[in-house]
Amino acid sequence: MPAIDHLGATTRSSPLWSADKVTVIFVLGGPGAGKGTQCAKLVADYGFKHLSAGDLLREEQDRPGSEFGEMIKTYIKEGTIVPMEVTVQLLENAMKATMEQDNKHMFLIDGFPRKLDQAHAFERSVVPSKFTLFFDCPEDVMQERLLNRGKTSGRADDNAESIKKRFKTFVETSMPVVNEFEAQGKVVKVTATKSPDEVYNDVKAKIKERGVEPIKITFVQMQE
Ligand SMILES: Nc1ncnc2c1ncn2[C@@H]1O[C@H](COP(=O)(O)OP(=O)(O)OP(=O)(O)O)[C@@H](O)[C@H]1O
Ligand SMILES: O=c1ccn([C@@H]2O[C@H](COP(=O)(O)O)[C@@H](O)[C@H]2O)c(=O)[nH]1
Repeated sequence: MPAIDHLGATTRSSPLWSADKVTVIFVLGGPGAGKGTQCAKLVADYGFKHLSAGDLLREEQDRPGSEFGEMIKTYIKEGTIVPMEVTVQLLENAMKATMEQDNKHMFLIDGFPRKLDQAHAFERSVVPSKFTLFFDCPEDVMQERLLNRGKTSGRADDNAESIKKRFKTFVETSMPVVNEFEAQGKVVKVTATKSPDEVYNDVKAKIKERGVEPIKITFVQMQE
């Protein structure tokens, strides 16, 4: 993915793309709710491009010479939200690259927006979202999943101390985003406690109600 060379995205006063041309579905839910797991399934069936804000931040953090690397590292360890100028620019760059290289215009933006200022800036200056897919999951279930993932993930924030901070940030800073979109009728809520396949069946049924259908693959029989 392209590196950040400027932070101009959020200064725009009108969206770069219209929602007719570019589809964005935000994917939100607490840490460990299963957002990434469900996005992988949706990519396979619906042809979305999956962009995880956390992955883009970790990539930028590890990019040699990044002026934001140390800052991102601290925010992630503390479970707090990186300033929106950086995250929105990373997302915009990744979306542009996807459109140019893959000619894809449908995006699942996972783990974003995590704060109201990000939500407002993205919709004002990049593109308005279609809706938000929200995975609802109790903390005890999420904690168990994250501690389990932490055995192999190598993530600096999959430990009990960081998880506690991430839960606090989610409740205090990210839930207001879900609540604001909910008030606009733009939230599709799915209970995330069942098995991945059961959750996915619910996702498919609920997004169908919003007009999102799987891609159809036509097999053409070759003549001998
Ligand atoms: N429905 C499920 N039931 C049981 N385990 C699950 C389920 N969904 C995901 N998991 C597991 O829980 C862990 C967290 O899932 P995942 O990485 O998809 O969550 P996430 O919401 O993207 O997390 P984060 O916000 O921390 O990136 C993973 O180890 C995953 O395999
Ligand atoms: O918009 C965002 C998204 C993420 N972060 C930071 O990254 C970590 C990890 O995010 P995951 O979605 O769990 O991969 C998150 O705790 C934040 O510190 C962010 O700042 N802004």
